[in-house]
Amino acid sequence: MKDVNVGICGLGTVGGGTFNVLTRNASLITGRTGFNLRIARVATRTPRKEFDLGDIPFSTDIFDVVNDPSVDVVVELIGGYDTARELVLAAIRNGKHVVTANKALIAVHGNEIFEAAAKQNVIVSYEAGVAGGIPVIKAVREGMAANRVDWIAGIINGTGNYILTEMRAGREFAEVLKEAQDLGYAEADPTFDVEGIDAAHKLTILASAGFGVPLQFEKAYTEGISEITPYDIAHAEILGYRIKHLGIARRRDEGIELRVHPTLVPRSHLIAQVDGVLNAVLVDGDAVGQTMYYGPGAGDEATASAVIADIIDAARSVAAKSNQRVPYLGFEPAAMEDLPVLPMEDVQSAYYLRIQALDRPGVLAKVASILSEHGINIESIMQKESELKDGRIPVIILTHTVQERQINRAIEELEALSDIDEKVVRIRAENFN
Ligand SMILES: NC(=O)C1=CN([C@@H]2O[C@H](COP(=O)(O)OP(=O)(O)OC[C@H]3O[C@@H](n4cnc5c(N)ncnc54)[C@H](O)[C@@H]3O)[C@@H](O)[C@H]2O)C=CC1
Ligand SMILES: N[C@@H](CC=O)C(=O)O
Ligand code: NA
Repeated sequence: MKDVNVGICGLGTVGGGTFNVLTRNASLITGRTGFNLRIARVATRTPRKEFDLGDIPFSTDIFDVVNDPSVDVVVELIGGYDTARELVLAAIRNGKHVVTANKALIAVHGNEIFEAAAKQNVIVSYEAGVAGGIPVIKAVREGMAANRVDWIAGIINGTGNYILTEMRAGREFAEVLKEAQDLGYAEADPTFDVEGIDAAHKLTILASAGFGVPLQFEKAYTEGISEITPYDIAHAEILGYRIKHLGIARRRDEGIELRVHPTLVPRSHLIAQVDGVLNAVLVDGDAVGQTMYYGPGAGDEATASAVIADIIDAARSVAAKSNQRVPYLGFEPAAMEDLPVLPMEDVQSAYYLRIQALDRPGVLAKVASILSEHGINIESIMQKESELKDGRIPVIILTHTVQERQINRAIEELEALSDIDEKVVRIRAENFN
């Protein structure tokens, strides 16, 4: 039986999970593929005693893996931008297929990496990088290949969803973040999780694979969950909504929306039920309609599941001595459309507004009049006498869908009123129509 040789770079959370699943399920994988996935070399900065490498060659220099002539598939699981980029480009130069879980690398350096890989005709795959163990890249790139994809929206950061879920149950942000780190869910720098950078990396990749546009991470709008308060979580619930951190990409005639931010979603929608480290991605195609992909977005073996599926695809190519591959971003390069990313002011959304107003007669009428002057219709309004504190009372408003430009102008005017002396809190809302 043929061996396909795999070299693993990085033996942390995902590397460790990959090693364990590859070892534990070796014969099952052989039964599915007809060849033997052999771990030919492992490299990581610090050796880990809990993994019994037996006679597998080990080094602390990851470049030993890409320079090992026996290695067919290089698996990059070190994370980060720079060294990972050098490593992957070196592997490609050496004619090796590459599997990575590194969405930061693909979102930022993917255009360059795919161009280099195309010249060598090697596979570079990244399923584990987007929504962890959920095979969503396979679904969008291959399963939905017949469709024009119109929009994609998803919970695509496990750490953030874990934090929002636990906050809803009354727990503190900082305590839950520490727990997510201990469980191996968070990025090396957890601000990537809580400030939406990680979700923007993943959304950038999803939008490219769905719409056939180049990767444009630098143009994505990114807002995290660090400003979300228990008060807003509770009041969204009263209005029939749940706050989720979403990545949203929408194709419009003028360009694409590419945005990551906390979002009110109807509590009755399936996506509102997605809790903890789970992720879910909604993809709308013109032929199939709305589809949803759901499962663990982070964690050692859950992520390893996607890494190994990619290794198997690359290994099939090695075993068959074939040069056939699915286009990196689902479209042939000549068919990619360089659609502009629309400015946030052009985005269309509904909004949740929390206005801290002085308890004076006529304030509500002034607020309603400013919104109306800007063409903003109110879906619901809530003010509770019991919340009067220090002479101020919160007014909660849910608007109909408008352009972000209209809301920005209205908020400027609201904040200029003498009856309002705090910043207006604004959270976008989606109904997925
Ligand atoms: N943890 C998770 O649930 C998920 C992580 N990812 C991605 O997978 C990648 C790895 O993440 P984790 O396993 O969580 O990180 P980790 O920090 O647990 O593991 C990284 C490993 O690589 C080693 N390493 C880093 N730089 C190195 C270098 N220059 N030379 C030698 N060894 C080096 C580290 O010593 C460590 O053992 C990242 O790109 C991450 O974004 C993707 C999906 C889920
Ligand atoms: N830190 C990421 C890991 C997976 O991509 C997350 O929490 O989703
Ligand atoms: Na995935």
